[in-house]
Amino acid sequence: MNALQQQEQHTAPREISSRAFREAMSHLAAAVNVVTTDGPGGRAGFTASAVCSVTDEPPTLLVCINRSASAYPAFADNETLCVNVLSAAHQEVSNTFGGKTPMAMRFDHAEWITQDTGAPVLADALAHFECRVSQRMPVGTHEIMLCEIVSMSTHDAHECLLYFNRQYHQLPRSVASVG
Ligand SMILES: NC(=O)C1=CN([C@@H]2O[C@H](COP(=O)(O)OP(=O)(O)OC[C@H]3O[C@@H](n4cnc5c(N)ncnc54)[C@H](O)[C@@H]3O)[C@@H](O)[C@H]2O)C=CC1
Ligand SMILES: Cc1cc2nc3c(=O)[nH]c(=O)nc-3n(C[C@H](O)[C@H](O)[C@H](O)COP(=O)(O)O)c2cc1C
Repeated sequence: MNALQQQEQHTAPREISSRAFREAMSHLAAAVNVVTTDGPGGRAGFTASAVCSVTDEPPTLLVCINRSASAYPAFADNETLCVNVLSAAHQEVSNTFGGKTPMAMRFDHAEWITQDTGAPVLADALAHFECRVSQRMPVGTHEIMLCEIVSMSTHDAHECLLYFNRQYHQLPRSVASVG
């Protein structure tokens, strides 16, 4: 098989299975976040890697949430949320919010504080972004929430938590340069 044929093998198929897509996605390293909310829909949170910066005017993030997640009804009803960026010390927090644990128990094992929006803020998060949800868009199984930043903070002293190849990894703030 020549190089062109090999390339076509990767680009030609029209039907991409969910399994194949996930396998390819497992090659993308991602920061790990716990996204929280509180309000008329109740308190809830879930672990999320599908978080990214959209624009700095106005400062806006997007968060993708599966509409079948136990946390979804609360996010659908509430107008605010907080993106808590996890440090390497928060692997258990990620597991707790990553599914199955009853919502009432998820907030038991870390320090959560309330600041500007009412959404729970993880006290020692690497960074936190309190947001007002400005737009929502259903896409397939998920909902994209566009989130305007209301307030935020950062902590410099930690290593960050990454998710890559279906496993957690730790990345130090500075890595010695090679050569
Ligand atoms: N964006 C999402 O909704 C994500 C959901 N998860 C959940 O955690 C479980 C375990 O994940 P892994 O250990 O990484 O193995 P996996 O093989 O299920 O997923 C591999 C990668 O595919 C992507 N992915 C997984 N489920 C997805 C979904 N429903 N929609 C869009 N992208 C998705 C993510 O980038 C994930 O890291 C998944 O089965 C899923 O339920 C994990 C990561 C992202
Ligand atoms: C590392 C990691 C990243 C995840 N990222 C997302 C995400 O971006 N969006 C999402 O809807 N679910 C994501 N999930 C899955 C949710 O955290 C949660 O497991 C799922 O919503 C089912 O939770 P439930 O048992 O409360 O219904 C992720 C899970 C893990 C472990």
